[in-house]
Amino acid sequence: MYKYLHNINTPEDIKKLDIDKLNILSNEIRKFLVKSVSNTGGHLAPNLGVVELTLALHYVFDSPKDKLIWDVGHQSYVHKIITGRREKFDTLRQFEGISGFPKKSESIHDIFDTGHSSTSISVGLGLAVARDIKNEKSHIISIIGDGALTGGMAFEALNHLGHTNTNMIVVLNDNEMSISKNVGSISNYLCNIRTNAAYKKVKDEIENIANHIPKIGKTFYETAGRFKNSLKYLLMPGALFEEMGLKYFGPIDGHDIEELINTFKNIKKVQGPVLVHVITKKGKGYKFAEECPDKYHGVGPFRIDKGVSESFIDTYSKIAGNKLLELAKLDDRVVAITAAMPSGTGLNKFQQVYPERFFDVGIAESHAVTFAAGLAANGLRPYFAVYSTFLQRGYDQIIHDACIQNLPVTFLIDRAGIVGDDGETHHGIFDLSYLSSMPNLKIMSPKDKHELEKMIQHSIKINTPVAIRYPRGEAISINDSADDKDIDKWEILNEGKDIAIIATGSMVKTSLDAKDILCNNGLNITVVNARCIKPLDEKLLQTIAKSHNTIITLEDNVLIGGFGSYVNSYLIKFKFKGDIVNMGWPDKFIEHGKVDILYDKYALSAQKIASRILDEIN
Ligand SMILES: Cc1ncc(C[n+]2csc(CCOP(=O)(O)OP(=O)(O)O)c2C)c(N)n1
Ligand SMILES: CC(=O)[C@@H](O)[C@H](O)COP(=O)(O)O
Ligand SMILES: [Mg+2]
Repeated sequence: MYKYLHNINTPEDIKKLDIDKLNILSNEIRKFLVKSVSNTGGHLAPNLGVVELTLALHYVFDSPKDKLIWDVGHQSYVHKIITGRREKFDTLRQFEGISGFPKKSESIHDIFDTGHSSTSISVGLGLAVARDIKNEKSHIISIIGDGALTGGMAFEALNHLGHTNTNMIVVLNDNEMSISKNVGSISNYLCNIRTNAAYKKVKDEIENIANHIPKIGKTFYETAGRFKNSLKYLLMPGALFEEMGLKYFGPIDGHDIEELINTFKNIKKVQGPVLVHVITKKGKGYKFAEECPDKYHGVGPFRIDKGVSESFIDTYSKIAGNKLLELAKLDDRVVAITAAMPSGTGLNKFQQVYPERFFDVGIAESHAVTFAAGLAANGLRPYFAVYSTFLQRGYDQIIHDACIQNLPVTFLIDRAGIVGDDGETHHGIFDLSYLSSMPNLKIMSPKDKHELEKMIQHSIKINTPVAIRYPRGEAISINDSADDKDIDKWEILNEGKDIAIIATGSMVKTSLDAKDILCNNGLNITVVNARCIKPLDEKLLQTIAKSHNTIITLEDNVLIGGFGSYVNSYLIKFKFKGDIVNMGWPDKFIEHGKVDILYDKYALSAQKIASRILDEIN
């Protein structure tokens, strides 16, 4: 089936191939990617877009001596295929299989673990400065997408990099896409460079001059010095980066492997910080992905001949997005914010209905929080829908800009709890720990879709910061008994004796299942749904403490600083004399794998919880 791919096990193997063979290999890799990811799921479109780019980088540079850092890292599959992991690709993102992101523990060619966006230039600069201090010799190459470039960290790093004269290469992989269409002024600027005839004309003129310069490696602008003070200079592609202190090369065709190799061979000789602007097509080579790259950004298993089928399951994201839209129809103060994830957070319908009240700020969660605070400070009711793990980027802004001033910002925290395939960098298991320490912030978590809708409804009546956290995946229905006024009160779902489980959010269903298992073992336990995590429902907690001798807390969050810690401190104050058991994630980073496997491995499945309780009493 493959003429060359089967012999590719190290970067050395591709250095032996000529351009024609490399082009054949590119096609083989694309075929391999589509086939493999159609079975396992994964980030298909981003990787189809970087086949030639990755081959050229490994062809010209010498990994791992030369260091490649992949921003976000979701586009590192080709890199993994080239560096000896082709034969493990059927384990991609599976439990105990290879990760969907670079992992130092997986390969010496994975220089730095990534997963969150916009870190690669900071990492690269750190590696480069350390190299210089240690008098080492190596090339440092950060590969960052146009979406990741909208992340503030990337500009903090460019600001620093441009101020140094350290040798470092930034490869900007520009495919006009973030997960959805890329947004913002930087994206527009890049678009102009790609398409503006004036840029093209000026670039050709300069290239013409440059071609007469005997010594290669001069940048366009060294040869175009006389343009410097003319309008033309501003039209130069990359003037923004040149003004920031980086030598700009591009835009070049990110699918022309010969041009890529020649460019990188020249770039190796250039001193100081360099930015190479590469134009690629996200999803290239698989027509379904080419026609709809955002749908193939991250996919589950699919049929190659049919593509990804439309999903009609009601996810918590969809429920939240629809409820917010309903709220917006009744209250024109309601506005919605996303950080480059409109579809992932269920806001795409809101975007269609109220484009003027919808804001995609790019991959800029810190800015999103403070932007929301600004909106609230001027009378609006902003809702920031964001994955728990990415909200970590806005920690200080939540305290400093929303909570201290007690502004009515509502955080719709999606993917709260373990997320599965994406692993350590994406599990949303820290938000209860970092949020519950913030004064003025009300934190709620629904046991099912009905409570999620009611909590969002309830939030509009609260004129102070609110966080509502809910899990990834299909929304369940347990009961629709809560009425709006009690939606922030705890709920006794089963009256037992001696032992009470007080659970939050998605762990309520798990508690009910554990209760059923224990019932079959002759043990009737109390199950409490802690809808409001902060403030605690002290009245009901006291009632439970007075009538039970064991209290178990259960949460889809790390134990340290989580819901259980908060309950413990109250019970100590209340001088509770019984036993307390806190169940949640341990103090470690949880690996990737299907969530059921992870819950079971860490004794957070219903079966394991029931067994732990039986062990406790025997
Ligand atoms: C801090 C953070 N926010 C959001 C995300 C989710 N995310 C993953 S990839 C991506 C888009 C990246 O776009 P780009 O860098 O252009 O890469 P492409 O997929 O186009 O290759 C986003 C928003 C993330 N990984 N990290
Ligand atoms: C790479 C990245 O950060 C996103 O693509 C993330 O993987 C999306 O997660 P969901 O699949 O839960 O939307
Ligand atoms: Mg992109």
